[in-house]
Amino acid sequence: MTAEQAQARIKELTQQINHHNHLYYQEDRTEISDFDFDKLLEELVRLESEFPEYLEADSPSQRVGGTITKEFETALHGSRMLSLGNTYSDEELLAFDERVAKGLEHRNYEYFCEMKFDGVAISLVYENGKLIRAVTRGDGTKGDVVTENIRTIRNIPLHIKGDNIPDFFEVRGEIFLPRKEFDKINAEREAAGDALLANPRNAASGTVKMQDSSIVAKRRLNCYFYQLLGDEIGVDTHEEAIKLIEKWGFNVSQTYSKCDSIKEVLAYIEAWREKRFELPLDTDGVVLKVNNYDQREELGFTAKIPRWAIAYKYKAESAESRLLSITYQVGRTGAITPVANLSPVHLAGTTVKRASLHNANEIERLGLHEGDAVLVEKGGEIIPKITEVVEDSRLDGAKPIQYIDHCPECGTALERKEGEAKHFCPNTKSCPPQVLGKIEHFLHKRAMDIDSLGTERIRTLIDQGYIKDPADLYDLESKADELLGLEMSQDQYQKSDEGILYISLTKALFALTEGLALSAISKFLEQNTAFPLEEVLVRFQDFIRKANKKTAQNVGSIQRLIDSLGQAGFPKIEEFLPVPVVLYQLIGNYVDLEKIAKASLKENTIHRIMLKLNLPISGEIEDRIKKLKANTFQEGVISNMMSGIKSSKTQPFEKVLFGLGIRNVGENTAQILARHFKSLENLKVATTEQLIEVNGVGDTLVTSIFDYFADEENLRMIERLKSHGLNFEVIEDEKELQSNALDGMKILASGKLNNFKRDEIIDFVEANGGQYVKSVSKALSFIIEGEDMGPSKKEKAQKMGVKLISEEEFLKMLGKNTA
Ligand SMILES: NC(=O)c1ccc[n+]([C@@H]2O[C@H](COP(=O)([O-])OP(=O)(O)OC[C@H]3O[C@@H](n4cnc5c(N)ncnc54)[C@H](O)[C@@H]3O)[C@@H](O)[C@H]2O)c1
Ligand SMILES: [Zn+2]
Repeated sequence: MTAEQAQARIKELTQQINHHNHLYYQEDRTEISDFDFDKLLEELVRLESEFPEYLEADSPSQRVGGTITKEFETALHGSRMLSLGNTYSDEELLAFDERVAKGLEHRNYEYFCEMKFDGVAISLVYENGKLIRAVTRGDGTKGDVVTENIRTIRNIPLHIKGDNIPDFFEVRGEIFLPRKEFDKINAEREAAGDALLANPRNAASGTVKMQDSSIVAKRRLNCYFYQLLGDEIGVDTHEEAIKLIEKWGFNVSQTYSKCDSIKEVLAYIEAWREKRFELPLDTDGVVLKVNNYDQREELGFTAKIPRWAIAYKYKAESAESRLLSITYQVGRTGAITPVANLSPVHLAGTTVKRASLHNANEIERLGLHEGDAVLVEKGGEIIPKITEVVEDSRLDGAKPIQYIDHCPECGTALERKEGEAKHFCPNTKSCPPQVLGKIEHFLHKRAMDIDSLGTERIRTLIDQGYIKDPADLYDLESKADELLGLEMSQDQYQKSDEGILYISLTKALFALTEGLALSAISKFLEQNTAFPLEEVLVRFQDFIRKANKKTAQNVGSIQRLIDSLGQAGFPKIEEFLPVPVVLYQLIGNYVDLEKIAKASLKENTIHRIMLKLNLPISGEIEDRIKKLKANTFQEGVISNMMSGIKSSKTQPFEKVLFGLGIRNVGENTAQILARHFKSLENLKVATTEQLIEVNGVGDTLVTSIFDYFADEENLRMIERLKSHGLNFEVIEDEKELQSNALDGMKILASGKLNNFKRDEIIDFVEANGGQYVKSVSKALSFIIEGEDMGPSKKEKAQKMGVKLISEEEFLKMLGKNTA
């Protein structure tokens, strides 16, 4: 490489690394794996040492990757919070050990091994036994003060009691989100239709930097500590320090171990390679540290890392699997995401069956063919990804994957906009997942606030033709009887190409046997997914024999199933059985197969088919059929739904307007528009000039509003909503004015207030004739400065010359006494 080439490459690497650091530390997201990131950094370090003339003082090789955020106060660290050197190989680890031995000029040292916890570093400062400050690592020299957020973490000691507690000390450790909590949050987010958090580390980092500590408190963060600092600590080794902080009540992970040699360290690394997946949090390696403090001092530091410690990182595990098929998921906004279905492989402590493929470009980049053998890897992300195709094992005559060109949900031709990676289904009006998205938006807490209709229920109502748009919800009021017994989960059904209804194998086997638990059957099937259906059923008979519950009867029942599947000749769908065959086995005494087959062509659930057949069936068979059904709508649920729908009719106009889901009309805009125009009629006929006049309305918004009202279907739906009694006008004196004290004033509150919660201050300002504004601008009359007002906001306000007043002064203006 010439010096010129090296210079160019160093520049390029610097830019890339800075970009990834910014994403990782500021935006809590990643575009590449840690492994790839570390490779870039390693290449930079290598080039800079070969061509030291191009080493810049602010090169990412010389700095810790993070920075401060400006939203918090900053504090200097007593001693710098450093990064760690890292390696992925045993050889490099041995080389590290050689450097230590050389640095000390002997081999008389110990290592202290800990897991490398994948969270965010934190420094806690204690004075006279009291926690006075919690600071993020920031740029290593100074960090964000996030004490309020950290206080919400339950097992962080706020007071240290005991003898000989030093007046001043600091402990450092890692804040993390336990994987269980993370899964719980994501399950909730999924149910609410919010974007999923990518991984626990990013989630923890984002949470630590939140402005509202009450939200932080709800996310059960946890922490492990691994460092003690201070002048009067009186310990000589890391081990003693760890024992001491344990005694003081700090949470220390019980995974550490002292090792006499690098050989023992290697054994520790091996011992944890798999076992670490049983820990409650993500770990990505092992940190080994020279135990003795004097020896540490002898070894010293480089600009960015200590010479007495290193991180050994486990390479993301990869495993070979085979592509079975690709599922194309349609999101609530119509975006298409391909997902690879794989033959199950064991990877990083879990069984992997699916991997994300992102978009058509990714499939092309991989060069994926049907049935290809692929390598899957589980890195920091929860969803594993395909890293490469094993071309040597490609099946003869395998065709390249053809990306779909029609929506799998509604059949509309897909579109792809210039410069966008994803395909879209443009059928926003009747594509089921998009309808779902719209209805969920309408029901949202901040719109119509109907909370008795979860995602599953809405999906069911859409799938079964009860709702297509928000107005249909109000028609449900007259259909309560029909909803009783309606089956919910559609995942257990499929339709053959001819339209015959199929039911999941699990459910079918459950209903056709007695005394076997559904969970046991699921587990059996999971372990036998690799076999063809006939063999699965034969194996299932063995499984019944082993379970030894009503053996003869159950084995016989499965035998009859095998026989009739052969005779009936319905097409095969993996892991599903034709409903007519299954039902016939249960109710064959009452009705013939053909009749059931005919009913199952028209209907989408067992419930509907049984209604249609209208048979006089008895207790036991009825119970068997119940075992086939999915969860159903019950009376209690239906009456909750009805009362939610009814009470939503009193939601004020601004909420209704927000709920309509006009593009670019968020909650705030809806409020502004509602207050300005007072009614939907006025808004509908407003001219461009009249719209632009409104504070915060720009060209894009004008276009969206015009587009919305130009659509006849929207107008019809609004008419229907009106006829159901929803509010399309502002009801004046909704809030009785308490006073006119704030008449004509524009007010913003920032930071934590003592007398008001977040929403209360808004109501209070408005109830006294003022207008509450949500961002800093010159138009403000003043800002109420709460505790911990963000320094950047404050600076901005001062620059604009906006007056800041305290909460007390504000209350005095209104003649109120402060508490
Ligand atoms: N994928 C990306 O785009 C991207 C971007 C930037 C950084 N990264 C990754 O982030 C890391 C960057 O390095 P870094 O400087 O943040 O951390 P690091 O890997 O250099 O290690 C230092 C950090 O390890 C943590 N740690 C966990 N357990 C510890 C223990 N037992 N003892 C001591 N420290 C422990 C501490 O928070 C400490 O600050 C690398 O792993 C890198 O791959 C990835
Ligand atoms: Zn569609």
